Amino acid sequence: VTVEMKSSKVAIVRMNRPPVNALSKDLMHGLRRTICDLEDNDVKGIVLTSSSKVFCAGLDLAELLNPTQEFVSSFWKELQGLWITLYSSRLVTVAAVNGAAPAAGCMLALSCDYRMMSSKNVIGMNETKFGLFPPPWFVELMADTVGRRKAEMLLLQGTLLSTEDALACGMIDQIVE
Ligand SMILES: CC/C=C\C/C=C\CCCC/C=C/C(=O)SCCNC(=O)CCNC(=O)[C@H](O)C(C)(C)COP(=O)(O)OP(=O)(O)OC[C@H]1O[C@@H](n2cnc3c(N)ncnc32)[C@H](O)[C@@H]1OP(=O)(O)O
Repeated sequence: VTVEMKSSKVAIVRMNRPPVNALSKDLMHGLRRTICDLEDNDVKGIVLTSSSKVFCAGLDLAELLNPTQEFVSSFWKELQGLWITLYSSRLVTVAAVNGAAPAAGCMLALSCDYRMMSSKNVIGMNETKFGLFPPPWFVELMADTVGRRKAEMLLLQGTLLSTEDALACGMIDQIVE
């Protein structure tokens, strides 16, 4: 995770884990630590973005291949901790979604106060496409953002929306070129 101060009050927080910013336990820990440090340093707002062409590919599936029970438990704790920290942060949080944002990548964006996204990208929770269902707090984030019926349809079908469709249903707030 890298931090660039745009002024004394606003920080650009970039996920920097090539090639796709898959959320490993370490990346989630780094993000949470960064947000907490900025909160402690009188910063007012952050822009969460990526230093590569993918915003975030969601959970690091490689780390979840044949994990020990202990690792799964600590991984899950880190994921919940990151979500709670970002969602409840006192900072004004903006997601600048500058690449694909599937599954937990979408969760990160939806946990922010405002979402801008570049065109020709995709965002959504596609877990059902590979036989999983997102945890309840992902579901609630989606329902709070686009409405319960729309969320139900998107989640059941594991839809990844284009930038334009995401704007149309309120999943993002602005398209930025
Ligand atoms: C603790 C958990 C316990 C139990 C879990 C049980 C239930 C709970 C479910 C929780 C909900 C799950 C949430 C998730 O986030 S799951 C992850 C879902 N993510 C995806 O479906 C995205 C998959 N990736 C893509 O679609 C594309 O890679 C992407 C992001 C559009 C980028 O495309 P592109 O630029 O063309 O890059 P490549 O596809 O060529 O990928 C490059 C490289 O990255 C590897 N990779 C991609 N995604 C992931 C990932 N999520 N984790 C790990 N690695 C990933 C890909 O394999 C390539 O690797 P290579 O070595 O071949 O170069």
